[in-house]
Amino acid sequence: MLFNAKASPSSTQSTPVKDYALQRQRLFHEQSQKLLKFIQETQQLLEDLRQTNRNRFQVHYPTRFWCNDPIVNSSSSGQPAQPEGSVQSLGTLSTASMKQIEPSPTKTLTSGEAPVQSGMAESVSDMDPGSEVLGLGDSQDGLASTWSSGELRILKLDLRLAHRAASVDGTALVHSLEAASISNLFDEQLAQSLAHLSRLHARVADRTSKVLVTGDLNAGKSTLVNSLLRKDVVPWDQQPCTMLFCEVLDARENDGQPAIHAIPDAQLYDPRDPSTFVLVAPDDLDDVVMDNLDNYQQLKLYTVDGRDPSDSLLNNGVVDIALIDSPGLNRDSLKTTQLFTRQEEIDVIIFVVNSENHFTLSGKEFLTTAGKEKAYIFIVVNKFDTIRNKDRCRRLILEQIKELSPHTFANSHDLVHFVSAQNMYRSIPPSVGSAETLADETCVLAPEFMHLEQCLRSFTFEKRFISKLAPAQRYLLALLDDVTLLSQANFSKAAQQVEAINQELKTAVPVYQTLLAQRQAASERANRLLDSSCELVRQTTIRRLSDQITRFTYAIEARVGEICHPVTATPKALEQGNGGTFEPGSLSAELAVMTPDDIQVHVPWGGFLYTFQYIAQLKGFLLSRMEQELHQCELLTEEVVDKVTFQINDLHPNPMPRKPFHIPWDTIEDELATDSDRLTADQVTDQDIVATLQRVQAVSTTDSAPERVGGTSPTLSSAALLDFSLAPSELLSFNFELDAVHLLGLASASLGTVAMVFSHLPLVSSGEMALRLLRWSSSWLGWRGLRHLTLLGATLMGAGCFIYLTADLDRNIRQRIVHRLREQIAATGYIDHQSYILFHAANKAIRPFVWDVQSSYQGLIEHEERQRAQKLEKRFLAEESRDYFKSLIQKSTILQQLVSDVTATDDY
Ligand SMILES: Nc1nc2c(ncn2[C@@H]2O[C@H](COP(=O)(O)OP(=O)(O)OP(=O)(O)O)[C@@H](O)[C@H]2O)c(=O)[nH]1
Repeated sequence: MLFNAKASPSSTQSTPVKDYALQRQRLFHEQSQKLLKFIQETQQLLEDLRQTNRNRFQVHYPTRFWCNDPIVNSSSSGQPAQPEGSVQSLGTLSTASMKQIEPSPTKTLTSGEAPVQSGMAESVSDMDPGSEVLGLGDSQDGLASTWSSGELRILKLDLRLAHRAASVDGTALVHSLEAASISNLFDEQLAQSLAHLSRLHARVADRTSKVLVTGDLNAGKSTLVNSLLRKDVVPWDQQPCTMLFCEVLDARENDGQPAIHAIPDAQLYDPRDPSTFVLVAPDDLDDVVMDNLDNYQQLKLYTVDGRDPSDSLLNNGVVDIALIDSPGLNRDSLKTTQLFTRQEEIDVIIFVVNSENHFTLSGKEFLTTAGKEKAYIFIVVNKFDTIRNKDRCRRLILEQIKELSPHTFANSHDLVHFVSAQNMYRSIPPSVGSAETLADETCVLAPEFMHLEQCLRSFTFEKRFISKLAPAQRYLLALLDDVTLLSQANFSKAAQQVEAINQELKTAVPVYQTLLAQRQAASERANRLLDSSCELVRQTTIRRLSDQITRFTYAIEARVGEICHPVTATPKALEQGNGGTFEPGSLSAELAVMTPDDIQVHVPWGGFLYTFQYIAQLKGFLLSRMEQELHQCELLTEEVVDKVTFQINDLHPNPMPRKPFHIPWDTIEDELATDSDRLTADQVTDQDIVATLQRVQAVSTTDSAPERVGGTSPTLSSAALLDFSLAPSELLSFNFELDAVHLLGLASASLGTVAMVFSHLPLVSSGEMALRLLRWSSSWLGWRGLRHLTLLGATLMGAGCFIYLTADLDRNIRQRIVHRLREQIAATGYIDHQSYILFHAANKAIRPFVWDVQSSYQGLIEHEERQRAQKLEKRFLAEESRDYFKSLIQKSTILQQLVSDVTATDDY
């Protein structure tokens, strides 16, 4: 038996009833206050979860929670879903002793139905149809049951709401939705739950209980309402007459004033605001109810129930009850009534059946739908007085009820009443007496009607917890269970994420360290290659140019046919001497070998008359030889650069096939002019590095070597640098190394001189001695002979001088020119300068490859560092998520326990 009707106070026991009612009132107040507090806490918890999902991290929503598609569900191999990971369901633990109920199949929405949660307060079937058993069955004393089936009930996402395309395959749909979309759907779901919590809060806080009276057309609903109120409040008629919902309330709700308010818009209605309703005169009530020409949505009838609170239904001292008379069900009104029924504030439904007609199609449809929305339905089979074969009628109707609502049938003694609302009184002999009389003392309330009233009172008063608080409690428990399940899944996922990231970070450390070491080694090796190769170029240039000067010296000293051997150290020897790491291999630049023939072959002596021409040719020849040597040095530089860049390229973390490299002389020429004084790596800016690297990339991929404009290199031309001249006096300087030709010339000149002295003695001397000599000469040679002798002497002296001066003039010139060339080279620092330029040309050409190696490693290292930073950030978020959901599990579990501890008043 659901309602302890016998235990409920009778209408005659006024004082105990009041005490009992007050106790009930107090207990109900305490329970509802607790529940209100828990609803608020759940709202806070849910709001916090929503903000977290929006602003901090997206809540992970496992696929198994949100897809009802059998394809997806089959992936869980048909086993009951368990929370992810190894974390034990705290919700399951906390409710382990509670009744386990099979998860409900998800309700399929039909077009026109409100999505998911409208009317959620009594949408028990949406959460679990078995909860009706909880409420109506043997657990009526412990409505605060919860369960954890591992399935979400309230926060379950409905794919069909997200994608209404029914043809879309569930699995594909799940995978096609991004995390952000799921997060948005989840946010909407949370918003709906929050809105529903607000409605539940308002409902629990509401002191009134609303009883909706509905049923077939003309079944006697209005008559029943009037009978329960013991006076005609709502119109009734032989033919269907109720055209709108008429709510009968105690006049206290309208400041004690009886009145009839016709309401155009129920949403805006406020009894204190006359603009929201139309006052209807009592005489006009029938017209308004039967015709409703003004299309009012609802009527509110405030009436004074003069009976004692223990007898009154509207003003009973426990809870304020409003009775709502509704239009009879037909095709037009069915949907409206169904929607009205689903309102949260409707606590009880009284379904009136005309016993003459049994259940109509509309009635059956309503009961089927309402059975899902409301846990408890009163069925009043009216006009039973007109039925002749009452047993048969009772049997047939109960069979129909059994089919329509098995639970109601199971509790038919309390829930199904066969009465006559019109004839609720029964005449009895005056001797029996009764508390319920009208004017006639012989009339008493019919027992079946009294039973109906007792059951109704019991239900609304004593079981108000069931009808009003239990839906909120069930919703809270289901919602908190969902929060716990989701939190466990998220906690588990976040913990796994943290673990995985820690592992990744652990394995990334050696990689990072190795990269650092590799960068260090490669950088040092590349720099050593750079330094050694540049130094090789520099020293080779110095030695080769010096050797060339030396060869000039040898050439002018050596005899014809002698070979002047070079003295230059080989590059290999040079490299080994420096202790560098560059291995030049076989450099092809051959050292030039010069013999004295070269000079005389290329610049033949044309004789005294061509002296100045000879000088110019000789000078040009020497300078061209210097330039040739310089060019050889440049070729060697290119070869060195080419080879060393290959070696440096091999140090690259990801060596790329590289084509032969050529020094971009044209660009280097300009660069040398501007930055020849800042060639060390320390002084190079990042822009330089970037620009140069770009150039290297461009040059490295070019097939052909850059054209040398006019065959010139950035090195200064030897002619320009070594410009010098030879003074005539230098040409006439004596050479003290006498050979035969010189001796012949010298002897001729000596003889001529003697002859001249003798012939001109009288002219250059005086005195007696001179005269004596002259006389002796003239007496010996005669005057004629003396003149001849003088002429001979002059001729000999001239020839001697000419022979002496011209016999070795070309050699003298060569010596002088080489000497001047050496002086000029020393004075201008020509060799140092040229070696400096080639050194820096090589440096400029090679260094970008060093930078390339360094920057490649740097890129890899920075990539590793970025990865690490991202992982750290991800770990931070995962840790935050893990901690948050851990705390959420605790909060929701505690709250769940507290909510389930709110017990029904039957314990009292
Ligand atoms: N014999 C008999 N007649 C009844 C009983 N209850 C109501 N009636 C009559 O049935 C007719 C319809 O009654 P209403 O109360 O207007 O029925 P209703 O269900 O409110 O009608 P609508 O709301 O207009 O559909 C009236 O003539 C009543 O007198 C009853 O218990 N026995």
